[in-house]
Amino acid sequence: MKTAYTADQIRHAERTLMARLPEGTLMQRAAHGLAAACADLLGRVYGRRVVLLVGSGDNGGDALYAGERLARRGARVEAVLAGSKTHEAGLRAFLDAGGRVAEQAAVGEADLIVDGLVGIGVSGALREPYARLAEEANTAHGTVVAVDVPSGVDASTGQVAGAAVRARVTVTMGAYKTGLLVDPGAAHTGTVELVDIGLGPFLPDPDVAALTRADVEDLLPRPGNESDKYRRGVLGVAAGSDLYTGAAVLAVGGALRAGAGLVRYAGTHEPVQQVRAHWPEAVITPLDRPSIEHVGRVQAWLLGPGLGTGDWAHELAARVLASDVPVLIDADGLTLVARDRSLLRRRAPVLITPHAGELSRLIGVSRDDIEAARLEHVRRAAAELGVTVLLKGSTTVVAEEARPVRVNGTGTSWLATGGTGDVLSGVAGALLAQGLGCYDAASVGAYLHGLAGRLAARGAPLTSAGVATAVPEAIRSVHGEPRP
Ligand SMILES: NC(=O)C1=CN([C@@H]2O[C@H](COP(=O)(O)OP(=O)(O)OC[C@H]3O[C@@H](n4cnc5c(N)ncnc54)[C@H](OP(=O)(O)O)[C@@H]3O)[C@@H](O)[C@H]2O)[C@@H](O)CC1
Ligand SMILES: Nc1ncnc2c1ncn2[C@@H]1O[C@H](COP(=O)(O)OP(=O)(O)O)[C@@H](O)[C@H]1O
Ligand SMILES: [K+]
Repeated sequence: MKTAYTADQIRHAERTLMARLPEGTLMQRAAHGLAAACADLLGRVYGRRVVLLVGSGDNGGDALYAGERLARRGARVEAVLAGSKTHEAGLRAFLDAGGRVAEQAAVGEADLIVDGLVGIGVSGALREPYARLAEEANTAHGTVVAVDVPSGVDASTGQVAGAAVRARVTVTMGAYKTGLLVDPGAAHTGTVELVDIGLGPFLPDPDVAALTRADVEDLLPRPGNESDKYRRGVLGVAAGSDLYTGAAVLAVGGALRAGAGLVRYAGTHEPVQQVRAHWPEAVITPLDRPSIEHVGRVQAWLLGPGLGTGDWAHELAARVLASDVPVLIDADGLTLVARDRSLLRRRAPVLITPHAGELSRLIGVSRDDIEAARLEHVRRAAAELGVTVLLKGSTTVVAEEARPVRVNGTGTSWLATGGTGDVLSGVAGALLAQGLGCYDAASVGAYLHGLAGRLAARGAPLTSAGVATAVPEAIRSVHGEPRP
């Protein structure tokens, strides 16, 4: 598990560790790791031009001590002192090593720009001259390395209130910060390199976590000798309508590719024809009234994609939600629930998979506000609605009360195309049917779906059907080797 922490959690752990070490030790460890990463990026250090953007806090101190090390190896290092004050000991060491303070910023001519403006101590939007320097770094041709956090990104939330550095590499100290994993902050980090400064034993439970390949491998159900199609997990799918047939086809496809033992599809005439034509594997119950009584036993339901939002759909949703198995609610199902919250009153677990617009209707917050503060709102929705919430987007976040938010970054922006959400609901629904809890089904589903998106795209446009087709390949790559 990749774990990440808020600025307060990091500070607390740092204080505990610092009390046991000679003063300055942590900053030296940080500077050592930072200088090594810079040297790697430069290739040859001697004679190269490095500009340090130095803010008034310890983030600037890290940059100055790393600059000292690079200067000692023959780099031409200049520091732009942006704050009202500067880390004194760091500046002295830097000057002693031959570093220079630049009056006029030479950001444009640098081979490497080290962003030490602000780290975990940032509050609000970058002020001047920090904001202007961040913009200059972003348009310069040199490689940008952010110290700890790209300046302008809130380390605790990933929020970006104004100008912010966009780094090629972020060298982060001691532990990942939440803001490095959650958009919009995550889009600013480039590659994140973690420098071990000995913080590990002092860290609390994480604020957020991201599944690794090994975690997903452990969580993914696998059929064994004793398996049969019923015991592997049967998913009921209540999706599609005579107007929207594709959503049903895509959701069933996602579910079949993600290892459901059986998919039972229930719907009206048109989507039934389509699902039958695409997926002879599915067991189909044509519906002439909104009822699930003839569908047969299932271990979980997927409710909503393309279902419509009229009385018929409402009645079918009510029947599905009155069952005693876990239900994943997506798309039109979410519109129905937003209109009639009483539908959510049930004992068995509920997983909802909204995008920001759908969540907006559920919690009465604007879409833009949700996009700007995804963590805050996904947590709030989980608490207010008492369900597990998977909020879709460039980083997908999964919240369940009293657990760290799970963040998924395996996706690709090529997934921003119609129908990929229907595939995700099928994948996560199949995992629910196979016995995973809502939290794991959602986060493993998002992981596989993102990976399948990458495999389907390979740098070019994808189709949502192609994402479903790529899910087995994603599962194979999680397992490393195909096992017999
Ligand atoms: N502690 C340790 O042992 C270790 C710490 N480490 C390093 O220290 C970093 C934390 O250092 P920190 O606490 O000094 O805070 P930091 O991020 O430099 O920023 C504070 C300064 O920023 C300013 N400022 C704030 N908001 C601003 C804005 N919007 N726009 C403009 N300015 C703004 C604010 O100025 P003020 O508002 O006070 O005028 C204040 O002076 C951490 O990220 C890591 O790199 C590592 O070396 C590991 C060991
Ligand atoms: N910029 C992006 N980067 C990565 N993934 C994205 C991006 N935009 C959307 N996605 C993913 O694509 C899917 C879109 O789902 P959704 O909005 O429900 O679309 P639809 O309703 O057309 O199926 C989600 O899994 C979402 O996380
Ligand atoms: K920084």
